[in-house]
Formats: sequence, structure tokens, C-alpha cells
Amino acid sequence: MSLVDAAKAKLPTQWGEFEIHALEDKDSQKEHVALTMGDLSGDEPVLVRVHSECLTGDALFSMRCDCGPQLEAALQKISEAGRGVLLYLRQEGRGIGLVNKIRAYALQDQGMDTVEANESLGFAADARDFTLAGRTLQALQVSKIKLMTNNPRKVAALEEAGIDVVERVPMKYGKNPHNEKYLSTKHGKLGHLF
Ligand SMILES: Nc1nc2c(ncn2[C@@H]2O[C@H](COP(=O)(O)OP(=O)(O)OP(=O)(O)O)[C@@H](O)[C@H]2O)c(=O)[nH]1
Ligand SMILES: [Zn+2]
Repeated sequence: MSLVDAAKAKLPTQWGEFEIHALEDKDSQKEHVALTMGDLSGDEPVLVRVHSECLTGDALFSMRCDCGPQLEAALQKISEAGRGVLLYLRQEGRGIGLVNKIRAYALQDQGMDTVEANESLGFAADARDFTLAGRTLQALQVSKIKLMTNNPRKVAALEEAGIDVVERVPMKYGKNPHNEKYLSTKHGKLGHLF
């Protein structure tokens, strides 16, 4: 497999101590991250968040989306369970990269919704390769999970990749006046369950 669990170390956070795994994807040359907590072996399903990179929302406090609050809520839930995995996948802008995401934001500033903006730039509404999530979990030897998401495509893609998703845990966090239209488009056009 081209995805290698290349290095790991302790990662203390405000939600407790995780183990950080740096994963090297030899195909795309991208470096992904998995934060794990507790013993992941055994038959009990593992609580998992598959999070796509959003530099603006995760690190720069943007209120255009719900990514930052979802990221924090996921770490909180894993810490409460004492066991789980957060995959941080480098799929910025639903796979179109940072520069194109900001171009898409500029089009949204002129009135387009998030799907129209992607399409007008020549991209699919969602350009992510979700098989990566399955490969990452396989690299961590996790096969039975409770998935924290509102996105049914993530559930389907993981099932297709051979991961047993026994439960979907809703992630409704971070709604605000600036992301209302974004969230309603996710629901109306991208199939998110809110
Ligand atoms: N192209 C584009 N990408 C966006 C926009 N807003 C947020 N994103 C990206 O969308 C992705 C959000 O990913 P996730 O948090 O995994 O969310 P999701 O697929 O909506 O599903 P959930 O698991 O329900 O959160 C990140 O890669 C963001 O950078 C936008 O307006 N345009
Ligand atoms: Zn975001």
C-alpha cells in the first residue's frame, strides 16, 4: 500500500493526550495526520472523525463554514469516550486546494452558492477522493467504526472501502449567520443530513 504510517509521537491537547501519526501518501506526495486515543484493537466499534483540511476554518477562525467547531467537537467526543481516531486529511477546499477555494469564496461573495462556485471554476461540487479515508483507517488497522459526520457520501465511501460503519454520529456544530447559506446548500445540494 502506498500509504505509510511513517512516524508517531505523543500529542498533548486541551482534550487530553492523543498519539499523532504522520502518514505519508506516496501516490499524491501528501502528508496526512491521524490522532488516536486509547486501545483501538478489539471488537468494540471505534469512534472516528474523517476531517478534510480547512485552513481558514480549522486554524484561522473563519465563520464561513462549520469546520473549526466540528474539529473541536470531534476531539472532545473522542476524549469523552477515551478511545477514537481523528483523521486529518489534506483535502483542502473539498479537494480543489486553497487558492481555488478562495477563488470559490470570491464567487460566493458575488452571490453564487458553494456548488455553483466550484462548478463555475471547472471543478466537481466535491472533488475529494474518499477512498483515502478507507486506506487511512486500514493503515491504522481500524475496521469497525462509529462515524462522526453529516455527510452520507463519507459513510458510503467507507463502507465501499470495506470499513464497517455501525453508526453515524451527527455533527451539528458552529452554525452562525455567516455560514447559514453554506450549510443550507450542503443540505439541499450535497445531501448532508441536518
Ligand atoms: N470548494 C469549497 N470547499 C469548501 C468550502 N467551504 C468549506 N470547504 C471545504 O470543505 C471541506 C469540509 O470538509 P468536512 O468537514 O470533512 O465536511 P463535510 O464533507 O461537509 O462533512 P461532515 O463530515 O458532515 O462535516 C474542507 O476541505 C473545507 O476546506 C467552499 O465554499 N468551497
Ligand atoms: Zn471550513
